[in-house]
Amino acid sequence: MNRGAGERRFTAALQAAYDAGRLPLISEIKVRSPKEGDLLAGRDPVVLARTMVASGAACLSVVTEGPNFGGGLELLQTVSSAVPLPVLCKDFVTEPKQVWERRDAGAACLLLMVSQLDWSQLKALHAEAHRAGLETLVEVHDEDELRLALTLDLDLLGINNRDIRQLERDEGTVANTLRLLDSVPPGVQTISESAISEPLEARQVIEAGGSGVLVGTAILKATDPAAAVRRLVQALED
Ligand SMILES: O=P(O)(O)OC[C@@H](O)[C@@H](O)c1c[nH]c2ccccc12
Repeated sequence: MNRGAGERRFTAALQAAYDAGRLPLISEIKVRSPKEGDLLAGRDPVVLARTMVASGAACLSVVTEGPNFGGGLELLQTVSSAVPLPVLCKDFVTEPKQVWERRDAGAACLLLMVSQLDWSQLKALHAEAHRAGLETLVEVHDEDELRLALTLDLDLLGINNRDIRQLERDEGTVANTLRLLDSVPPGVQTISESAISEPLEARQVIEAGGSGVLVGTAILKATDPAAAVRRLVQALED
């Protein structure tokens, strides 16, 4: 792929965390979710982001989708310019121009959801992201989506424990990741996303061959988000 020097910032940060003995955690900022309602509770996203960084997160994620999750590009811009870590942009991207807008707002990695795109769109957006110097997290929920995703030259595969078509109203369990990981060839870096709260669940993902976990709600709803991040990051220590 046509990526210049220094542009694999997101996967490099995950690897650096792992090499340092930390569980590679992508800590997510999400204004609200259809299931949980308001998740910021009046907090300043920049303060939250800095807390996540200081507590050992490898990377951050910002949900920029507006109608269901209350996000926007300004939020991505604000957070990405306030922290030194690479940021994943989570949104329902379908158009090439959205790729560049998110790059300009500071994203290092872009979510692409197999469930939301037809094959030619997925391929085109994946290539466009690389042209814009972004890595991608290609998200799947089941075997059929996984098979499609694996035909791409993946930077990162995301296994969503929830079915995004239900907009997070379903419970989701890390068992979905553990099951699908059996069908992921070695060498494909895989992130388990959603419905993770316990360090043990995060550890199971790594022990099953995963490269990291993405956690939003459990950190945002914790009475002490810094402690919640630290517990997850330390999940590989015995
Ligand atoms: O809050 P959780 O259960 O920890 O999940 C985070 C993340 O995986 C979830 O926000 C998400 C996964 N895929 C998405 C696509 C769009 C918006 C949001 C998402």
